Amino acid sequence: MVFQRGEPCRTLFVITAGELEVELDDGGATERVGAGNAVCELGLLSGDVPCPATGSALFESTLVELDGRDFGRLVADDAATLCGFLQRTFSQAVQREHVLGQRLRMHNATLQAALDRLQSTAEQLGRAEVLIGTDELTGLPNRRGLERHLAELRETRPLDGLGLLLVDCDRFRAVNSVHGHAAGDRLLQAVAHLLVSVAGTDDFACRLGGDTFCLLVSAPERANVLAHADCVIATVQGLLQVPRTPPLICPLSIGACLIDPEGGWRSAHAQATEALARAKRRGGNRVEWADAR
Ligand SMILES: Nc1nc2c(ncn2[C@@H]2O[C@H](COP(=O)(O)OP(=O)(O)OP(=O)(O)O)[C@@H](O)[C@H]2O)c(=O)[nH]1
Repeated sequence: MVFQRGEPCRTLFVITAGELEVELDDGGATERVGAGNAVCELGLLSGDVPCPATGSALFESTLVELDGRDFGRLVADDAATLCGFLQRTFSQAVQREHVLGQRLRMHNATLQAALDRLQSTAEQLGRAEVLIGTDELTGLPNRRGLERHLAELRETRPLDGLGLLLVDCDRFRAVNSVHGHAAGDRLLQAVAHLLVSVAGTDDFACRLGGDTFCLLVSAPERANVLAHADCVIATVQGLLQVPRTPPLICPLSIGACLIDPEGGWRSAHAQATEALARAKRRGGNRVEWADAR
């Protein structure tokens, strides 16, 4: 070993015979320096700096060591020779920088490609998440989509000033058995469209499963919630006036309530379920209300 990385760089080595292997500090790259060349000149020029490389003689080599004083003498006595040989070593240093620069650019390109891949994977995951939360038949959010919506709502405010309509088709089983499953599917799509048209921009319609839907409406009071429910029932009544086979729509039952922020979603859902069951018991095609317990 002739010199080691990190040691103070106070000597210029001129190789007069043999060869040095210089390990650079850029991740293990090595370079061979043969007779007629010098190493560590930058240390002498730039002062007391740590050596950036480790140098070892590969086989028997002859080196002339010049310290700061010798270097000064050489500058005074033989500036032309010194210049020539510094020129050579500088151009080698520049070449080395060039190679390092190329390698860095390659690393950057690889990193950028990895980042691009990460971004597109994140986008795919985002799209998959939307799909998982969407009901395929109606395009409405499903139960999972509702849970996500509720979680987002809770992040910004308590479930305050919201009404819940639990909407269920009446005797829907008969539509399937008389007119076929495809007709039943179209009817469910029509119910979804109807709920979306009644929903305002802050409201949220979703399909909970089967022939049951839910509409969350921004409504401070019972009257506002009921207005939405009545609008749904009245629209269905209107559509039922148009005779269609298979039917375009079927009567709906609605259980309605205001969401009590303290009870949260679970308690509101239980209230609306109770009201919906009452609407069914009373023959369907109606709205029933449930107050918070
Ligand atoms: N076409 C179709 N039918 C479905 C779908 N999902 C569930 N169903 C059917 O919807 C029906 C729902 O059952 P119920 O709610 O008990 O039937 P209902 O006749 O509406 O009974 P009531 O609510 O008491 O009036 C079942 O027959 C299911 O097979 C679907 O995606 N498409």
